[in-house]
Amino acid sequence: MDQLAPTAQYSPYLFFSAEEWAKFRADTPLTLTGEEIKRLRSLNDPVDLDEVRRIYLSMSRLLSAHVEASQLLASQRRVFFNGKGVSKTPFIIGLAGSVAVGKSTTARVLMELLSRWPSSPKVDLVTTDGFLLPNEVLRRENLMERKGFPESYDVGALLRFLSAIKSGEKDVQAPLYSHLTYDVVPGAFTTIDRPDILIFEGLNVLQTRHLPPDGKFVPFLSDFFDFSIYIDADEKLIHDWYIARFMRLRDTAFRNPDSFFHRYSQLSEGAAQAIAEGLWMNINLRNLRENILPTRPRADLILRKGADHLIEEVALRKL
Ligand SMILES: Nc1ncnc2c1ncn2[C@@H]1O[C@H](COP(=O)(O)OP(=O)(O)O)[C@@H](O)[C@H]1O
Ligand SMILES: CC(C)(COP(=O)(O)O)[C@@H](O)C(=O)NCCC(=O)O
Repeated sequence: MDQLAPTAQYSPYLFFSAEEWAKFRADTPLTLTGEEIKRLRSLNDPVDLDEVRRIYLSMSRLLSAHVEASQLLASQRRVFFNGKGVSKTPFIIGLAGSVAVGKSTTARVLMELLSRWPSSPKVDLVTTDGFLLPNEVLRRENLMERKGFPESYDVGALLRFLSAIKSGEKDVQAPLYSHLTYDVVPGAFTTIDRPDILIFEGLNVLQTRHLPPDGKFVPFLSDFFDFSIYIDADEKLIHDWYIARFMRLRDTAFRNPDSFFHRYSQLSEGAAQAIAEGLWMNINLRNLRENILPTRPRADLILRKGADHLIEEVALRKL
């Protein structure tokens, strides 16, 4: 895994081929069917039962060990907190990676697998796009070309959300985004009620910021994570997936007159492709290079995909 480990001897990771990684699944049962997986995958993502067997079952086993250990620790700590109103807190998994790398599919497959553990944990999934600033604000601040960059999110709202979840609060609201209108949906929320596990997925969830010199408490989103995963691939591959997805959407979702991108469904193939290339080059590739890829070494687990979207290599943090 040269790309990940140019100085392997100093790397905090251990690296595994997909085949080596698959062996760790041991006797973890396969609890999903092929039909269920089809339902969970996004456009252009070919994940199937073989991939679940090869990659996801070992991941499920590892996460199960982490969740169990953290629940044990939490129950022992509660002895100290007794009477101070500290309630059970969810185990939070952060999931990061570029636009179009396939975060949503991985998040949905993981959610289903984890919720089928024998203890039947309650697993919820929240994506950070709901915390983007509304287009009206992005336009005013000249940030429409920066959608997905750290400054395009309401970071205060993200931190308040995770803090409320981690404090074990009941009925915490997360705002919703629509890919159809390309905007947050005014007044629309999903309610998260004390899950056992929360998967928190988005481009920038592993981002850091400069800390204020006065020592004030300013957490990073990742301070609330119990485990973090980064989905990785060569930028050339992610480019191809982005363009292919855009062209598929042009024949499907963009046909809807309510779609923000509806005008692109009327363009010639060449003109639409040029638009997609522009969006990739000017927004998503820039964001990947400047903000997302630099957070990769902060993840506990890195899943590296090959040309066919299948995971070829896995890096697990050892330190
Ligand atoms: N313009 C769009 N119209 C409809 N769906 C979209 C559009 N852009 C992205 N999506 C869908 O939104 C989801 C999230 O996409 P993205 O943020 O690129 O993350 P990822 O590809 O890593 O899951 C995917 O399921 C994708 O297919
Ligand atoms: C909505 C997104 C920023 C992803 O948000 P996330 O859920 O990762 O916070 C992204 O899918 C997007 O729309 N990017 C803007 C550039 C583009 O249209 O491709």
